[in-house]
Amino acid sequence: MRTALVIGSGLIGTSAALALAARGVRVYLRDADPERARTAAALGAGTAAEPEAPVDLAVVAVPPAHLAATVAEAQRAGLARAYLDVGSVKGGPRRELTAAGGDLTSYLGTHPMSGREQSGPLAATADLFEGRPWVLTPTRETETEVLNLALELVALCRAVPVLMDADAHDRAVALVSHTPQLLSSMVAARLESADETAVRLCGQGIRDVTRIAASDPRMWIDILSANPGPVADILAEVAADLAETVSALRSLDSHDEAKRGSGALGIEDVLRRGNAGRSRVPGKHGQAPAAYETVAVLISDRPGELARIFADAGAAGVNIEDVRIEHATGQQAGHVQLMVDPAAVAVLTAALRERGWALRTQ
Ligand SMILES: NC(=O)c1ccc[n+]([C@@H]2O[C@H](COP(=O)([O-])OP(=O)(O)OC[C@H]3O[C@@H](n4cnc5c(N)ncnc54)[C@H](O)[C@@H]3O)[C@@H](O)[C@H]2O)c1
Ligand SMILES: O=C(O)C(=O)C[C@]1(C(=O)O)C=C[C@@H](O)C=C1
Repeated sequence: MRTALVIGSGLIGTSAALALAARGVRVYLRDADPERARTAAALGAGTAAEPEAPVDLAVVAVPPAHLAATVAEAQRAGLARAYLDVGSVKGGPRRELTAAGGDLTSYLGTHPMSGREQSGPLAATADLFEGRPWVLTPTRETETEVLNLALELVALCRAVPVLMDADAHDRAVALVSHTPQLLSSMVAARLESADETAVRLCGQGIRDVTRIAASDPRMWIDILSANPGPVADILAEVAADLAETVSALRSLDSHDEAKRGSGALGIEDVLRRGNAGRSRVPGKHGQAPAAYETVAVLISDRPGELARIFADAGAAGVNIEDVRIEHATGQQAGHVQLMVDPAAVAVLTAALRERGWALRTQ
């Protein structure tokens, strides 16, 4: 990738631009507020000038409610060869883009799982995405070249690509991002009118739990409006835990010994389940790198080929841990290298051969 256009020079757009510019990509910066684009340029993220020709990749990093319209407008203006967005929700914006008459072949919905509770270009850092998952949601319509450019962007930002279906992504982030945001806000909201004597005792525990409560409410209203059902489902489960915990605490307050015993068990249950859940949270740079094996599949340069391979691997129950694409010089073909758990190689190769794919033996 030689050139990129970042539309939305806030926290995420400027962070991606800083990483790209540091690795030699010529980055053009835009924002509805031109002062923000100029600030990002002054930080070394690129130039606020207009590109003279279509760029290789347009990265749309505006709030979720404006993603589809911004992508459609950029496509109509022919600003780039490929367009991706980095919004925190994926299903709704794609449906809106379809409704707005956008081109789904040159578009890819993506989401870097990294951010901060602050907004704007001044909060941006070039290493924001390093070692973090970056979700890509290709469909049958996505052109191979568009997916390749997105993979290149993820690699230049030193993030880890994760391929997912858009709606599955939205259900997953309801659990790991959107519900935690609301719970953090709710805990912090208890402090709003709390007595100063209590507030001045705030230690590290409450700081850890409420950091993201400082996030921009306008951005989060957009995010939650685009994913209300899955978030409500998780929050209903939390509400059931809360009701049981309240009841267990009331029992602990009783004079009846048996009741106190059952209350203690109830509290222990939620704390132990919390330990088990917390132990599954990967560290900043994920778990220790696993030794994967590569299965190389021959693909032709036609729309939907990659999506078909991913669907076939998924149907065989095989998780693709990483992916790389190797182009055959001068041919409308290439090899896609699927990195998988060594234990899954036999299942994957058999399933792909059965579905007619040609595999390269290593
Ligand atoms: N903040 C996070 O932690 C985080 C993490 C991952 C993804 N995201 C997603 O990234 C996107 C950007 O979020 P952010 O945190 O960088 O927000 P931000 O507020 O820091 O930046 C958004 C920028 O977009 C500009 N903008 C708004 N409408 C525009 C339009 N129509 N055209 C051009 N520019 C426009 C704003 O002026 C602002 O500078 C959102 O879709 C968000 O869901 C955020
Ligand atoms: O503030 C942070 O630390 C975040 O990483 C924010 C966070 C998250 O929940 O993980 C919030 C929303 C984004 O879509 C992605 C990242």
